Amino acid sequence: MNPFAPAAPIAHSASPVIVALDFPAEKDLLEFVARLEPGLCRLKIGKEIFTASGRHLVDKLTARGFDVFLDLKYHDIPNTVASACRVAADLGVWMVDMHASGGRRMMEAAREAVASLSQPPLLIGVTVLTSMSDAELAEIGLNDGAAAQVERLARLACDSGLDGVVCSALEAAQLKAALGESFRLVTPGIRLADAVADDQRRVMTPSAALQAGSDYLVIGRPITRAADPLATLAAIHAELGLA
Ligand SMILES: O=c1ccn([C@@H]2O[C@H](COP(=O)(O)O)[C@@H](O)[C@H]2O)c(=O)[nH]1
Repeated sequence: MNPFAPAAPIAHSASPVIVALDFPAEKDLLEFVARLEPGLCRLKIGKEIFTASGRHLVDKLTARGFDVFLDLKYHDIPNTVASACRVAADLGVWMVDMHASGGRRMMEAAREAVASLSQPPLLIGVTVLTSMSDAELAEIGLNDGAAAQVERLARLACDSGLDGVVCSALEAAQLKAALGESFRLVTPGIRLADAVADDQRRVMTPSAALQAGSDYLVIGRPITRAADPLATLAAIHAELGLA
């Protein structure tokens, strides 16, 4: 169990924003997080900073009361992914993900691994990375286009007992219609109007994404690299009618 976990249940942020903390160094990340409050947003820890800092960083963020999305996109044999999800649950993370292309048995094993917990993390399947275009999918032998591949994997994730998927907001309306309101849609590839897309290919603005059915908006560089990150977050909340 996480010895730093708050004794009282944490108050979940009313904001759908999950800030992606893609920093190379823990010191810079913690300086950034010091300006945030758990009521303002949730936080995402990805491969870069987790490789550098590991579980103690997660402990520090959960101890401050933040909901943490551990975005390590597990993709391995069922036993390995199930065991990793169980360890993530013991860390006290709010959400953890795995590639849905790992298949039904892998996702079912992950669900089973956390089934006995009173407060299991949300288990989320990554469908098609938001950085990928239809042309890039064709290069790896997936010729149906992103929308069809996302729906195929989202249906499988849902059938396998997962709580939701990572997809682009471009597919959100289609997935809500196919899989229902309660199946959570976590959407990176969020960009403010007229902003650069960087390496993302399937993008939407915050308000369009929410309107399309996204439950959570994962936003990294547009906030973390802004001249005034807090003002940018406030502007996003204003665009969403949350200010
Ligand atoms: O399909 C995916 C899955 C995960 N991500 C992650 O989200 C953030 C997005 O950061 P930006 O700076 O806003 O582009 C990043 O941590 C990715 O690893 C994704 O973009 N797409």
